[in-house]
Amino acid sequence: MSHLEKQPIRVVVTGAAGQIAYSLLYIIAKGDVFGRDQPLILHLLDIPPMMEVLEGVVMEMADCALPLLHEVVPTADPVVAFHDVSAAFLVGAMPRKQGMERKDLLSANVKIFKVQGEALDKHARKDVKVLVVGNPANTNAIVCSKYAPSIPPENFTAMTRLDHNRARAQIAARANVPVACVSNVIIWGNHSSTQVPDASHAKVKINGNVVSASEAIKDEAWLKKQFIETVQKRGAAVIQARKMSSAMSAATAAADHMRSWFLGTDPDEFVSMGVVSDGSYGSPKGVVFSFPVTISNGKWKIVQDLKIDEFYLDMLTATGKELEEERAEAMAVIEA
Ligand SMILES: NC(=O)c1ccc[n+]([C@@H]2O[C@H](COP(=O)([O-])OP(=O)(O)OC[C@H]3O[C@@H](n4cnc5c(N)ncnc54)[C@H](O)[C@@H]3O)[C@@H](O)[C@H]2O)c1
Ligand SMILES: O=C(O)CC[C@H](O)C(=O)O
Repeated sequence: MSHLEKQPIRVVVTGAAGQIAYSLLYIIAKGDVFGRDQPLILHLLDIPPMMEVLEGVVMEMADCALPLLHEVVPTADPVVAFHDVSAAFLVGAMPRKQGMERKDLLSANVKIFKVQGEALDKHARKDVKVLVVGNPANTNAIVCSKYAPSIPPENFTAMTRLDHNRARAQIAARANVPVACVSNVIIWGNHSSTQVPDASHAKVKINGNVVSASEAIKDEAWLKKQFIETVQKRGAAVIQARKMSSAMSAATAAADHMRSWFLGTDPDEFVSMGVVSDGSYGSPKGVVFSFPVTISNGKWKIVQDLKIDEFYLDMLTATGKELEEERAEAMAVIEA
């Protein structure tokens, strides 16, 4: 079917005048997320002081002359932004700068997600797929879902795909293979430094054979220490070097997350996604916890029955505990 025959879908990106959106909008608009035959109407939400900057982004999008992009709706009004959307990239939030703690971010950002949850509840399609990128992403996703009771909780997800991609890149470099040869890494838990990057089920394609990461790397100590720490601290390392938080890689991961959700995972592939916990793997029920998931027909499913090496168990408990604490702090901020 050519793109002229499909009906356009409405997609909102919040924080549309910011740095992640500047990379993300182009990736979406050229068809890399929803398919090369899926026309789009892009809704761009930012706050009133950013409307002039946003106008510049709109000009640039027009100047890209992209065939799938039927319309662009820039706005500072959540009612307009969330009207009838099928997909929502919730990027708009303050990023952590050098010297800031995660706590500073939580109190500044969670209120945004209450307002946007309410707007999604009233104005979005009931099957809208929501990806929260703005930090603290897992906890913001819980807040958003709580204030959008008419939309199923499984439609609210948080981004750990960037950590997943970082883990793949580290393993590929160590095994000296292209990154496309590495799959099935797992990020458990929170998108924070307590996350648990786990390569024990990862697959590496070497000289035409698929082997485990342990077999490909032959350095268990590296997999259990440097690998984990590098992935856990990568966001902070990027801030330290760029003096700004990751943007190009974050946009790519957001696109990867939503593409997997809409178009499905490959056979035998799983990806990491922050989703509402059903208690799998001993995680606290009801928090948005990153799990390995497979996706088909637009529905994610937590991969079950993976054997978890004892080495990871305390770390899984700690990241779950952090998510429970963050949820309590977020509710205290909102209800204050
Ligand atoms: N989950 C992840 O892996 C991941 C990775 C990188 C960054 N992030 C987070 O993404 C968020 C955005 O990062 P950035 O670098 O694009 O920041 P940025 O400051 O460049 O852009 C954020 C934009 O959001 C807008 N904004 C603020 N409040 C808003 C609201 N209520 N409604 C709509 N827009 C609003 C701002 O005006 C700004 O234009 C940050 O919270 C950052 O920490 C998450
Ligand atoms: O604020 C941070 O420590 C990380 C910012 C961002 O979420 C990332 O992972 O690059």
